Amino acid sequence: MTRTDRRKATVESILVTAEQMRAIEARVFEAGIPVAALMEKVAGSVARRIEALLQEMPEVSRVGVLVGPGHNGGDALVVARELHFRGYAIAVYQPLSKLKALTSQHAQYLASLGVPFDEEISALEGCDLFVDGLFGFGLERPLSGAIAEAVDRLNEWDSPVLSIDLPSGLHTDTGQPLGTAVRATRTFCLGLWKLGLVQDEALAYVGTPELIDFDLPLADIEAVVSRPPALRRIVASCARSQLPLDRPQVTHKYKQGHLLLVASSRRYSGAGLLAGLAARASGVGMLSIAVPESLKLLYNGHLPEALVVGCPETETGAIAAFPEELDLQGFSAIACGPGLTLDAAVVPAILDCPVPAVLDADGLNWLAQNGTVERLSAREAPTMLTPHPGEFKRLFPQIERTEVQRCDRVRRAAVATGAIVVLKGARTAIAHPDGTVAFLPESTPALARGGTGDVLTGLLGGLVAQASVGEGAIAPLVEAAVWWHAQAGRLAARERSPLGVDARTLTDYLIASIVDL
Ligand SMILES: NC(=O)C1=CN([C@@H]2O[C@H](COP(=O)(O)OP(=O)(O)OC[C@H]3O[C@@H](n4cnc5c(N)ncnc54)[C@H](O)[C@@H]3O)[C@@H](O)[C@H]2O)[C@@H](O)CC1
Ligand SMILES: Nc1ncnc2c1ncn2[C@@H]1O[C@H](COP(=O)(O)OP(=O)(O)O)[C@@H](O)[C@H]1O
Ligand SMILES: [K+]
Repeated sequence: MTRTDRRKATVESILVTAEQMRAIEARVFEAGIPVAALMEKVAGSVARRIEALLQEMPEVSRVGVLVGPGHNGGDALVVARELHFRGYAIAVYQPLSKLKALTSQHAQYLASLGVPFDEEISALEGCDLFVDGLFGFGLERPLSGAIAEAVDRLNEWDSPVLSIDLPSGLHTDTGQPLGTAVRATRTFCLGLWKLGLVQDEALAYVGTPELIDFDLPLADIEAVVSRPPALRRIVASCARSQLPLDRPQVTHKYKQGHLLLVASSRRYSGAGLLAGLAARASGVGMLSIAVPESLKLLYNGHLPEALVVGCPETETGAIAAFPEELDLQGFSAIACGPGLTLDAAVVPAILDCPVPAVLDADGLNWLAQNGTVERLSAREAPTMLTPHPGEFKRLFPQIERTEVQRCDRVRRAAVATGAIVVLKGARTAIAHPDGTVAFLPESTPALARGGTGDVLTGLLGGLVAQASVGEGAIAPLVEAAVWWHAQAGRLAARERSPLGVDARTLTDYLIASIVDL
């Protein structure tokens, strides 16, 4: 990989906090690039991108530009100047009179060209497009007073809003609106992806995010961001490259991993089927499914290739125990939890077994009742937990109480347990025991349906089983599974509308979403 390729890959994959971005910028300025030159380069790229978008928007003639006191405002003024020269009618809203020196110079020049400036947002009413340069990563406190009112007003208007760097008002790290925030149609994130943009809280504000790379040198990025980076985005090309698509010619089914799925009860008979269908799509060499004895026929009917292990059941129809002849250590991975109910008595045996394990749903609820950290830290083999936020809260009440940010919560959970923790959500976060956290940057709310989590469990289990018999590392596969699951959801939503992504259908789209890779 050339240095240019490595820089590109780094820029695509890391997430930075405001503090890190400030430190990287400071190094670049220290090295000698004039601040004005960098602003011209960065904002010039944003302007050209906006001009390209405007080619497809012939209805736009009047552009409203919101200008704050710092360099985010300076960027907006450069964009305004360029659009003015392209013939657009510009109106500027500048609520604060005290501007940073460079921003002030750009304001002076733009005013000299005859562009009107106003302190009231109402002057921009009726514009066909807005450019938001009120605040970027320099936002220090919540928006309040007239500026907050102006942002709320802007949010009521229908025209598209293009935010520079971040939607103004959004916290760079937490993605939470401070007071209020601009609801953008599109956000041009400058230089490096900001952590806040992949937080669930930010999604209603960010619109479509897009990175404007401005050639920050790799040396400066690496001097500030640790290696491996503490915060990452899951990049499609990397996730894809982890999938076990290239099999050796000489192999056999047991060399391709043997997954034991432990799932379902009479009450929740379908959960294990969804996980089983997803495990099938993972390509795993052998699939065994342990279910209550009374469900055996059902499972044989739907998953004819699977070895269905009928287990003794409790009065309530949960798995009471594994059959004596079942050797847990013979499996390459175990995925346990969907639909078990808390009556199932199988989790301790799995925890004691030195085989990679994925725990979900009632597997997690069992841990929550019987000691999460102590039980997991004692395990010899890798463990993966896939809680949704409700399960996470039950598993880690102490962390939930003390850590406000999702990123810190999931990181602490992974460090404390030694497990890989997949905190599911609109932007699923995956924390590793070394403290690094990866976020899934793209997904679809079409996945917000019962059973889609069971699909993830089966898929992940199948991939882990394949990795654990081969040379492959397990950690990157967890991210690949989360990415693949979302890809399938996105493809299904595109082809069948967002209403067409039920969990059963999702399992069909798993293969469809990777066949062209
Ligand atoms: N220098 C350059 O040419 C570059 C500029 N960039 C742009 O510069 C931005 C960062 O610039 P700044 O550090 O100047 O910060 P901002 O422009 O984001 O805002 C900082 C200014 O707003 C004030 N402020 C903060 N919170 C406020 C609030 N709630 N109410 C009222 N005033 C508030 C601060 O006192 C300061 O004057 C980035 O987001 C980006 O848009 C960089 O991305 C790239 C390089
Ligand atoms: N708004 C959303 N956007 C994207 N993905 C979502 C959203 N809501 C839920 N999901 C995904 O759907 C799945 C739901 O899992 P889970 O809550 O365990 O469901 P179940 O237990 O019914 O199977 C997770 O992978 C989660 O990331
Ligand atoms: K902004």
